[in-house]
Amino acid sequence: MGIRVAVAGASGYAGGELLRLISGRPEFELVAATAHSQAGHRVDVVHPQLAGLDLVLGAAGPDPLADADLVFLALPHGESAALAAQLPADVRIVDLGADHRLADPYQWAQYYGGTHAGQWTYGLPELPGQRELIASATRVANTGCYAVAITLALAPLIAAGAAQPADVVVVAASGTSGAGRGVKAHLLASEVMGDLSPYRVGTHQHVPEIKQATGATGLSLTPVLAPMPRGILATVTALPARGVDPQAVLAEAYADAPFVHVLPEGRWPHTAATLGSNSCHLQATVDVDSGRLIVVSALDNLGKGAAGQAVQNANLMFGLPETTGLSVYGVAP
Ligand SMILES: NC(=O)C1=CN([C@@H]2O[C@H](COP(=O)(O)OP(=O)(O)OC[C@H]3O[C@@H](n4cnc5c(N)ncnc54)[C@H](OP(=O)(O)O)[C@@H]3O)[C@@H](O)[C@H]2O)C=CC1
Ligand SMILES: CC(=O)N[C@@H](CCC(=O)OP(=O)(O)O)C(=O)O
Repeated sequence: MGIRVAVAGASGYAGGELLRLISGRPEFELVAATAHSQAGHRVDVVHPQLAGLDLVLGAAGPDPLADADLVFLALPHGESAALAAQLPADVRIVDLGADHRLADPYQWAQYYGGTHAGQWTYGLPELPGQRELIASATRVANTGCYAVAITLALAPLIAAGAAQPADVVVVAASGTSGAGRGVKAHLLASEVMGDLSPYRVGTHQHVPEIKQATGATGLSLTPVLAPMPRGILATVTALPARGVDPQAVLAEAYADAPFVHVLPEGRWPHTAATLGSNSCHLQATVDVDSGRLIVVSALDNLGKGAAGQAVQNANLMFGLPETTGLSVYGVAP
């Protein structure tokens, strides 16, 4: 018998991707999948891509989850903390929401509002020392999707003293699935198609998370909604702190990371190459005019940005090889 797994928020985009990654894996036995408004529907009606998965979505709440060894929470912000508190201490939990990512209650109040639930182990295994912390944790806070793309690009440069932490500028585009499955006027096809639109300019909630994970002290993030279902492309620029080759710093930092690929010189990341994978593609250079370091980062927001990352963390928590059930390679065209 495999590890008994339950998914809360299984009718959402991240939940659906979790079910796709977990189902059929011999290491995992899916014992429950819960939803809110979609409870009572068959999974393959809500997620047609999962035709053949014979499961009915259960009602939200702790009861269907309490028997599992591992629970993934893929719920709206503010919903996971109360639910997690009702689960037995020995149930391992990976929270895909933001409730347990931040250390600072003031930052939580400023960017999310409401009560700060406290910090869990941050679920980004590629940060130095983090793989070991995740492996011994029973509660892990998965990363935000922009946060993982930007942190992977920036953290090694700041740690190596190659980038100045006080002046980081990021412009990042995301596919529409990043906003979740709920019906929102600005996500109607007729509004999104043929359009690129910035949103939450200067106020995005991932800024404190990225600063906490990278050591950046000043960071400007402009998110852009792009007319595609999946993918994040982040362009990160920073002033150099000393004259080192940013590409070499990144290549050394991720030499042993199976899901982070620093592309050969001259090849630049693009979202389509990462779709369906748990990989993040990086490339870096020095701007010939301003001298700023430029790093471009691409990933699938539902893969390394959410469900893939959550499974990678769960693999570590259960002593499985980190790559189990996850694809390093994308789907194309
Ligand atoms: N989408 C992405 O790219 C990423 C998402 N995340 C995070 O993962 C989490 C899930 O995101 P995503 O899948 O996109 O969101 P969706 O809106 O697609 O799904 C939300 C899920 O939560 C359920 N739900 C809604 N309200 C409640 C409630 N009050 N109580 C219990 N369950 C509820 C929904 O059920 P029902 O549909 O049945 O009403 C659905 O299953 C969020 O915290 C998000 O920020 C993190 C990184 C990336
Ligand atoms: C396009 C879009 O709206 N994207 C979402 C990304 C959300 C995400 O990564 O998750 P968390 O909310 O869990 O941090 C946003 O910008 O808020």
